[in-house]
Amino acid sequence: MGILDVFLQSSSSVSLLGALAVLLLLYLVSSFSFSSQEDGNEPPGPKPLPILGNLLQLDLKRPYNTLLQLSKKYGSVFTVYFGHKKVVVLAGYKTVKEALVNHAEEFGDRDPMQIMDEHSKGHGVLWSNGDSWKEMRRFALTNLRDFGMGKKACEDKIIDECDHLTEVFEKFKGEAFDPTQPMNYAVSNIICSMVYGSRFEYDDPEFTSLVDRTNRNIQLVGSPSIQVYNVFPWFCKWIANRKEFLRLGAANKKLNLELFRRLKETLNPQMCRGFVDAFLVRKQNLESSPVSLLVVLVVLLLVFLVSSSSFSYREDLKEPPGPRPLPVLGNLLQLDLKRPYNTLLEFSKKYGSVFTVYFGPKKVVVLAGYKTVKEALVNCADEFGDRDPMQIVHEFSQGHGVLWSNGDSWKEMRRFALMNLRDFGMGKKASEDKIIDECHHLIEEIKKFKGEAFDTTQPIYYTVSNIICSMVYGSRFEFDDQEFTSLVERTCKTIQLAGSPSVQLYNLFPWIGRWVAERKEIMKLKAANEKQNLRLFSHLKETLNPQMCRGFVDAFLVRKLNLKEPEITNSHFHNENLMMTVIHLFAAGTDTTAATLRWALLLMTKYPNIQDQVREELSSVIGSRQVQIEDRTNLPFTNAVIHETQRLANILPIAVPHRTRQDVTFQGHFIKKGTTVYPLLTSVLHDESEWESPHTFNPAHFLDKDGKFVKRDAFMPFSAGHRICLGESLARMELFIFFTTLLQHFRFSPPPGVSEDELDLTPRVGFVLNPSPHKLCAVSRM
Ligand code: HEM
Repeated sequence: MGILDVFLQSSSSVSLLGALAVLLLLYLVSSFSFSSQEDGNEPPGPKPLPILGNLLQLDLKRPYNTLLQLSKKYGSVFTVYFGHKKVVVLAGYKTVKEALVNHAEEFGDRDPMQIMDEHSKGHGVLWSNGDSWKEMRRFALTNLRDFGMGKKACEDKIIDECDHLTEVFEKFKGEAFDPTQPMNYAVSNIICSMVYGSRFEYDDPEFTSLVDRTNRNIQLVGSPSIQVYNVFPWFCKWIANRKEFLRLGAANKKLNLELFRRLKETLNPQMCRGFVDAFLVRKQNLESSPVSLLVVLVVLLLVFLVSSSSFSYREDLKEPPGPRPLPVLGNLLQLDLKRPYNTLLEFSKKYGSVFTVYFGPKKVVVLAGYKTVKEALVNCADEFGDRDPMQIVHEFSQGHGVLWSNGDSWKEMRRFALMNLRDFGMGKKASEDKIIDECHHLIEEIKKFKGEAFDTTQPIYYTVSNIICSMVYGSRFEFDDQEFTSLVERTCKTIQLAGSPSVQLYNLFPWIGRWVAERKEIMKLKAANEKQNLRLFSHLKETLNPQMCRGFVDAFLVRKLNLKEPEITNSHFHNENLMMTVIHLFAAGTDTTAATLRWALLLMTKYPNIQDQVREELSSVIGSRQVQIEDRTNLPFTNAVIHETQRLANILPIAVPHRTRQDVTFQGHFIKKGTTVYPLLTSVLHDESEWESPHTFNPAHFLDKDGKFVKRDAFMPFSAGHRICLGESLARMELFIFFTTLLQHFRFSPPPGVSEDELDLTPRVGFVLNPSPHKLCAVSRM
């Protein structure tokens, strides 16, 4: 502790006087001008000394007491000099209210003390001003509210924390103890669970040091020596309390950076756990904003304008027409990179149902409208049946698995996956039982919200994912099983990152790879998921019984074990194909169905009359018993609502990119072998020549005049041809059972204060179109 600290920590005004006299002597010669209150209409106050102002009259440990005394003499608005710093004090209810409420603008800025200025540097919310403060305050408020502030969710957290605190108190068995620390920890845990997304144990050294350092710093800020430092910063830089304050501040910053790093590693933008997650997502979104994309594009343009790139122009009349491309950039500048399917839809109006677009140097032939897509994928299934792996998935899958592979390996993996998933119940009674069982777990999860608004993402993703897990690994997981939840979260994050504008640019210009943070992240998530799958495989291998396969992994392992010596070298049943097929089934089977189900609940909330009609049909046909898949034919309206949800939600707007397997002349256009082809499913599902009201939610699209269900040819959300969705029958069964059972059990409505009209149907950016973040209330009917 420094000498001045010793002086200042002592309450004796004699020692204070000593220290201040030194200051006085040193500075009496310097010229300091006080704007005395005598001039003008400035608030009155005690006469200040040069430099010291009114410091000698103030009780520096409890200045508020002296100020209270002064208000009796000088009134409710008076001036006091803390050293040379002029402070206007407002006293009494009427004055404080008049200033802070009636003159909110004039009195609304923060005055950061010297020590806080050094510590916060104008950032954050407590000591900042201007636009930065405004934005941080608004963001913090909305997010803390989202994470429960002032609501039921927060009440539950407080009650839970209170139980922990009670346990600590009980440990003292009525003996005397200091409650400061446990109470600090308990209170701090509430804010931790909102900020970091989780509470800490009271013996977690990271947590306790964070809380202890914060409390010590708050104490230091109020110490007399730091108050003197705030007034004379040029003189007292060396005081020990200031040094300690800054050292503790730096230690807390370091620890926070580490906590942020961990949160970033497991970040899932669809499932923000707390304020830090929400902030990171907001930051990431800004970084991939059109402005930064534009900068990347300008750099690309500059680098490449000098290099020679060859576009095969469509002047050769036989090739499909399209907008004229720029060198290197192609038509990128004309495309909405966040929602390219919208621009492609516009182009189709001008260039017809088969047209060419250049994504950078990559030529893509787009197929638009029901007739054209069907003709290509079904009538010319061989020619259009290859997959076009984008750069990122090429690196990710390396030609293995089923989703992004081609040739014999794809054929064998697809056949084996289809056959085995059917064996494990896909589209049959066995899987119906699994879905019903899982649906009841979901109902229990939703009931926990007790009718309060909640984000549907997490429970629905876990539920849907468990169906594919029970077919692939042979068993479901508990919703709080860390291995499971991290597998789901990493998978969803990967799919979302794959659809981000920066990864799309990377697919076109792979040499920018090193700069694309999202690419690195995808590879990191892949490595983590592979590691986890290896653990699951090895456990399954240890308990394998070839006569009783539990799921796809068992069947694959048995098939691999049964390979005879000469087959082994040429077989596609190798570890890489096992790993990738499992990863593909998990991803394709989770994000798609879960997104569709979330759309269905959102649409029911937005259109309560339709929800009521579904509910009435369910009540009259089923009553309260469990819905079975065979009930579908007797529930035409409900079935139409599910179809219409899939049609409007349009979750895979350009399907998954295809590629021509050979040269083909299609509708009079020549398309070279190896050309990328986008079957624009949006243009089929919203085809104006096929649907009566293509852009509105209208279940009548699937009903005849007698209210009977009618199939529609242009209903193609699972695509068509050789590459048609492998999990279609499973997905349709899931959607039917989940949707009907949920509507039997709950009434869905918007959060309090939000009207149905305000529910946003704009999809979130990503490879699979999910609804934008939202919350719903589910009030139990049973
Ligand atoms: C509502 C739910 C679903 C929708 C809308 C959907 C849609 C699609 C679409 C549009 C494709 C691309 C077809 C093409 O390339 O032309 C696809 C492929 C695929 N889907 Fe689904 N899907 C859903 C659920 C599932 C489920 C539950 C599984 C799990 C088994 C699954 C597994 C696959 C696989 C493995 C492929 C790749 C097929 C291949 O390339 O041969 N999907 N899906």
